[in-house]
Amino acid sequence: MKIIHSPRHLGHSGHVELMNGQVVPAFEKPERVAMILNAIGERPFGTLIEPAAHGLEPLLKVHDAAYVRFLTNAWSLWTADGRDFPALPSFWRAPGMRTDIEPETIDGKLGHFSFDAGCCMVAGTWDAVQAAADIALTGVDLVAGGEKSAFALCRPPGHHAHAGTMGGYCFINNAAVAAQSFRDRGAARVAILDVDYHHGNGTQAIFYDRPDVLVCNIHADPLQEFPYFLGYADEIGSGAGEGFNANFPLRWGTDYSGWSTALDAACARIDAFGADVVVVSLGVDTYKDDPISQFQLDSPDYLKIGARIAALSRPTLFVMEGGYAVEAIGVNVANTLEGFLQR
Ligand SMILES: NCCCCCC(=O)NO
Ligand SMILES: [Zn+2]
Repeated sequence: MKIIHSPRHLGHSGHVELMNGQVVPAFEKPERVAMILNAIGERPFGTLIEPAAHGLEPLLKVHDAAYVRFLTNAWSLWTADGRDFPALPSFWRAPGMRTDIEPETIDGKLGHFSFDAGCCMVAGTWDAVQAAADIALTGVDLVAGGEKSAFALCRPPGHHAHAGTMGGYCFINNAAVAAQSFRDRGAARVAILDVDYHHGNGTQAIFYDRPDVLVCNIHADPLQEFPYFLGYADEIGSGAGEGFNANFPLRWGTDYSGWSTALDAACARIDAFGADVVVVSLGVDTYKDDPISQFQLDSPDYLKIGARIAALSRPTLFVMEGGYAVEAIGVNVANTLEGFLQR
């Protein structure tokens, strides 16, 4: 399996987030990548490659042009205001406020293009974001070119990013960009299986009215957990997309036995859909010691997750999402990939 990675993710460092009412160092920290690379390096299956550049066109197939323009120049707007510290939004709209107008000033733009204060930007953020999207797209090149699988070691993650909105540490939706690229390269039906602890609200929203991309999410119940306002079981898609979105919300404290029942149900949906290719949004924040999550999966369980995904017997692109237990993230990612490859 080829592992696509870039050191450009390091530009997204020194950022913060608003958590429990306090500005704290971001849990989505650069060390996560090193731990994953170390763990994979100890296994007999990974060949490391750097991404090829794909430009903005594939991003603009999924994201709004005004949003991408904002991402490319937000930092210069922020610093032009004399601010030399990480950029965070402070103001958001309430229902009933205007959504059709992009404010002129950076504070207004940050609120217009975000849904939380988990999307902090620093000088190197945009370069890291673009590299992450190139990593996912290089994974598409490999799998669409005939490789059975690949692992896009993306950082920052992407599954919370909507077409025109960032949040939850996510700026460009790497998995959605990859899914669209598979479609553009001839895959008629693409399934996205999001196994991250948090609901991939952005991915769901991007494909919600489309029957060509099935989105399955297994995640913490939004009644209890971020992103709170999307990810309920009754969200099944709209219009032509009705029946092509499936949410499997699970209560805090869920262990592998409960979690794997949802995985089997999601895999059954993917089989019935007849996916030509599967994009896995691989978050390992389902781990029992994850600092911001409340599931009870343990490291050996990720071997079983990988094997279950392999049983779909479809070309598969793994795209890295969340996971913040830095001491265990490497083992849990490597176990997922090993379980997949060993089947
Ligand atoms: N700051 C609120 C929690 C952000 C969750 C990020 C994540 O892991 N998403 O999958
Ligand atoms: Zn997550």
